[in-house]
Amino acid sequence: MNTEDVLNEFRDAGALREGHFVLSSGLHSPVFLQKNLVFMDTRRCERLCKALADKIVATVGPVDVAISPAVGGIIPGYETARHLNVRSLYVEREGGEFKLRRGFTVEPGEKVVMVEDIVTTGLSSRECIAAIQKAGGEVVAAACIVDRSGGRADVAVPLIALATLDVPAYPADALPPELAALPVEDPGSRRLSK
Ligand SMILES: O=P(O)(O)OC[C@H]1O[C@H](OP(=O)(O)OP(=O)(O)O)[C@H](O)[C@@H]1O
Ligand SMILES: O=C(O)c1cc(=O)[nH]c(=O)[nH]1
Ligand SMILES: [Mg+2]
Repeated sequence: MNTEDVLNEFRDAGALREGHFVLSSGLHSPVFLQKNLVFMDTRRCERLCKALADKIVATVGPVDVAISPAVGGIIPGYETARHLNVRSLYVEREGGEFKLRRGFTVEPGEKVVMVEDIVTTGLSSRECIAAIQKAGGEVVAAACIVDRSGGRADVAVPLIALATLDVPAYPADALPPELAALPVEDPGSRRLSK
C-alpha cells in the first residue's frame, strides 16, 4: 500500500479535512487528518494496519510487543499488533506525562514497536518512546499510518510510515492571513481537561 492508496482511504472516509486546526504540537494547519473516521470502519482499519504490520516486519524483523500513545494510537496500535501477533499496550497521560498504567508491563529487553496514528512533529512519539524506555522496553522502531512531516520528524529510532505527506503547519504567531481568517478547531486530546 503506497501513500496514494492511504490517502484514498482517508478521502473515502471523509477524513481529509480542510479549515483551520490547532494541532497537538500547538502548530496551526489548514489540513487535518481525522483518523477516527478511518479507524471506525473496521475493514478499512484492518487493511491499513495489516499493511503497516507487513512493513514493520520487512524493515526490522519480528518484535515482541506494540505500544501506542492514547488516545489516537490505541486503535491502530491494537490492529497492527493483531497482524504482528504480539501484545498490544498503550501509554496514557498521568499528570501530563505518558505512562504505562492498567497493569501493562514490558519485560526487560523486549523488542517494542511504538505505533502512532499520525506523526506531525514527532513530539507525541518521542514522549511515548521515553515512557516505554523508562518502563524497560527496547524501542526498535516507531511506526505510523501517516507521517505528515515530509519525513523530517526525528523520533531518534527508525520511523516506518505507511504514507508520507508534506503538509504545511505554522507557529501561532506566523499564520498566513487566509488561515488566520478562519475559525480555529482543536480536535486532539492533549489540551482536554480531565
Ligand atoms: O507528532 P505530533 O506533533 O506529536 O502530532 C501527532 C500527534 O497528535 C495527535 O494526538 P493528540 O495529542 O492530538 O491526541 P489524540 O491522540 O487523542 O488524537 C496524533 O494522534 C498524534 O499522537
Ligand atoms: O498534529 C496533530 O495533532 C494531528 C494532525 C492530523 O492531521 N491529525 C491528527 O489526528 N493529529
Ligand atoms: Mg495522539
